Amino acid sequence: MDAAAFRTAHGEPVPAVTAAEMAEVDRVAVEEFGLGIIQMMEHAGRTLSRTALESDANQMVVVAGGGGNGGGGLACARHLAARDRLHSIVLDRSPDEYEGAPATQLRLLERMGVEIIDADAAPEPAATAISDADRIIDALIGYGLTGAPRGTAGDLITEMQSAAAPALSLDVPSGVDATTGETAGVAVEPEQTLTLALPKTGLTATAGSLRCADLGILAGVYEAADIDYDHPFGDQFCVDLTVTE
Ligand SMILES: NC(=O)C1=CN([C@@H]2O[C@H](COP(=O)(O)OP(=O)(O)OC[C@H]3O[C@@H](n4cnc5c(N)ncnc54)[C@H](OP(=O)(O)O)[C@@H]3O)[C@@H](O)[C@H]2O)[C@H](O)CC1
Ligand SMILES: [K+]
Repeated sequence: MDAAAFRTAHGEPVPAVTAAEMAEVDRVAVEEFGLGIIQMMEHAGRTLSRTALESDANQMVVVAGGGGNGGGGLACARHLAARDRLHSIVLDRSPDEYEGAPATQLRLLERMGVEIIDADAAPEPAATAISDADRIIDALIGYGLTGAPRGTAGDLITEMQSAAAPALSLDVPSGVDATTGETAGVAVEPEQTLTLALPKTGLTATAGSLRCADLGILAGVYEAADIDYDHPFGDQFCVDLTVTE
């Protein structure tokens, strides 16, 4: 943990956590406090969509991976589709491979009838969707990145990077190590990142502006996970952060 890596606009210090610390917070929240992953994911997706909707973009593409990061992106996609601001959803794997909370999110979108492109099976339509979009929601990989981006996910990061549209990354720009900020291979360079619950230590070096979303995690969870936590959101549900000089 870095106790004062970031500050709010009011100058209040906000600690940054490593990927391992955040994973422990998630574990304690779910296993010891009974908070559902889907509950946290809904807060992530709602705040991500509200941030995306601040722009004029109306052809937004959501690029979603198979883990918790992708699940948050899919929740966001539902809100964008409901407002007719979604171009399509691009997945890095077959919809059949989704499990758990991300699968729950995906099944809802399938029932809505929105366009879902499996980039593994259809790389060209996926690349076209990314290049045609006027804003890219990057929900491919979050703090669960292991090593350099491989396969279809790596190709999608390259396509997001070369697209004309700006990217809004969820939690961590895909390809960036949440703890160190290092990129072992390709990585998204977003215009903005919406990080979740607390900023990650690796975000001090990443491109673009930073916002943090409240996931409704109880203060006791942080205490149990041994993280010094002071609710940084005031009366809001998200807060803009800058790196402490
Ligand atoms: N309290 C919170 O902060 C919450 C955060 N949430 C979000 O969940 C992610 C963490 O979710 P997790 O499932 O642990 O991991 P990710 O989604 O970040 O990453 C796993 C997926 O990424 C693929 N992956 C990983 N490394 C690579 C790589 N080098 N190349 C290609 N693909 C990679 C991995 O693919 P596999 O094929 O290995 O399965 C997974 O698909 C966090 O960042 C938040 O966004 C929760 O939603 C709620 C609580
Ligand atoms: K991401």
